Amino acid sequence: MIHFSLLADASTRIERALKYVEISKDAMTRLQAPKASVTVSIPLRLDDGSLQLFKGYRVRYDDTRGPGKGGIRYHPHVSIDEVESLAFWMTFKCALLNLPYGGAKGGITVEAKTLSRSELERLSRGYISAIADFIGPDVDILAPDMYTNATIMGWMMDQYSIIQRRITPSVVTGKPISMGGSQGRETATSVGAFQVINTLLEKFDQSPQKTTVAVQGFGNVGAMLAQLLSQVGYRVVAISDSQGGIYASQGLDIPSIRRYKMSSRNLQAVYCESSVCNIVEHEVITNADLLALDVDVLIPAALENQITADNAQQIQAKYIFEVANGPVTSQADQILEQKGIYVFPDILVNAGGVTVSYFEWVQNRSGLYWTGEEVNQRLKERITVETEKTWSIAQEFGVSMRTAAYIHALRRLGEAMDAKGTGADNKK
Ligand SMILES: NC(=O)C1=CN([C@@H]2O[C@H](COP(=O)(O)OP(=O)(O)OC[C@H]3O[C@@H](n4cnc5c(N)ncnc54)[C@H](O)[C@@H]3O)[C@@H](O)[C@H]2O)C=CC1
Ligand SMILES: O=C(O)CCC(=O)C(=O)O
Repeated sequence: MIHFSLLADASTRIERALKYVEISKDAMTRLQAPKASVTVSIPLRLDDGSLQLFKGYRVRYDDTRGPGKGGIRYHPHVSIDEVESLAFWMTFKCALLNLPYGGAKGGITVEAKTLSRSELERLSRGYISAIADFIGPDVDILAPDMYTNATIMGWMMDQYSIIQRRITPSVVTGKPISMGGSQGRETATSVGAFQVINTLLEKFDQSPQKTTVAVQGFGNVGAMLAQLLSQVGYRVVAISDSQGGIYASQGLDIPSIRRYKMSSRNLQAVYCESSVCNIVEHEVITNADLLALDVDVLIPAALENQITADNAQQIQAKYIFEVANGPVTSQADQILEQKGIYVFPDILVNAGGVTVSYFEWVQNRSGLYWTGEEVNQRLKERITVETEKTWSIAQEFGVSMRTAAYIHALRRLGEAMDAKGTGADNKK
């Protein structure tokens, strides 16, 4: 089997943008590999008394524009290659949104749904104890990603504060509101994506009422986004989770499906136990079927690598909005472009989450907390400005929105790297 490197695939996006950006050779050299990474073993005492070891990672890809920033993923497929790629995307996402951050990401290789709540808490605290020297409010700031949430961020912040012997809320964002979290962070990725989708579809005269949508992944981000879209008249005809999906040509009742999915999440259970496939009145489809549906808009909101050279020919949607990180490979990009399908890139579409994480960090450091309306207003303004700038670059050079986003981000990154100079590099 040929080894597929996510990071190598992610890096090809820079190559396409480079034709249009003047960036020094030094800056490009620095961007070839992550600045720093740690791999740790986390011993976890299970409830039955036995001890099990888990692998954890934290990667800081670049910190020229500010401290590393990025989420923590709990998933059985988490690997160093995946975390490096996610940290790479964070670097470009933060530059694209003009946030004063570099890019980072972390994760633990674990099937978190099999752990009890107290095992999950011990594992999360163990992870922080293992990486405490590598992170900090001015060094590298954590946040939620797949299979992590506000509850877990609260444990992580508390563990870091215990180690530092001072309350340090700004080391983690996406915390519970009662522990210094921001209004609007839980919905921020969906609210940001909703804003980007509306802004861009308007340019194609594609109104909500004549638009059908399929959403892969009905988690924190996918479910809220499906709800926001259906509330303004988009017809969401298909959704899915890790067990499979459901389809209804007349449109799904998203608020009630969301309530059903959330009903299994009480104080004890950190994750939703029920699958959308258990809602019997709809046609059950596979995740592969969902991706190939004849819809206007396809929204991958689960894992990376979902649309590849193997299935890109089968895609029928007109527009793909990448809410997940890295759901479309670079080979698939080319096939989709030839088919006339517009792909709107992850580093723009899902940037609402890190933007409100930045707002949370600012609030933690100033001690002054904003209302939900203020948060959402600032998010809307910032993401619309960067969406419009990216659109203008795409029009100016006649390139895809992905290449335009990388041009925009690379300009900011290159400028910061050149301004910084050689820094602490070894000199001759
Ligand atoms: N949570 C956040 O603030 C942000 C999340 N993202 C990205 O959005 C995506 C989703 O994240 P969350 O909603 O936070 O995660 P989540 O853990 O809340 O939900 C993930 C969803 O994906 C489903 N899923 C898992 N494996 C699947 C598969 N093979 N096929 C179809 N569905 C599958 C799960 O059942 C669940 O419904 C990820 O790619 C994440 O990196 C991006 C930016 C910020
Ligand atoms: O909120 C953050 O800091 C990062 C969220 C994240 O992991 C992502 O945007 O992929």
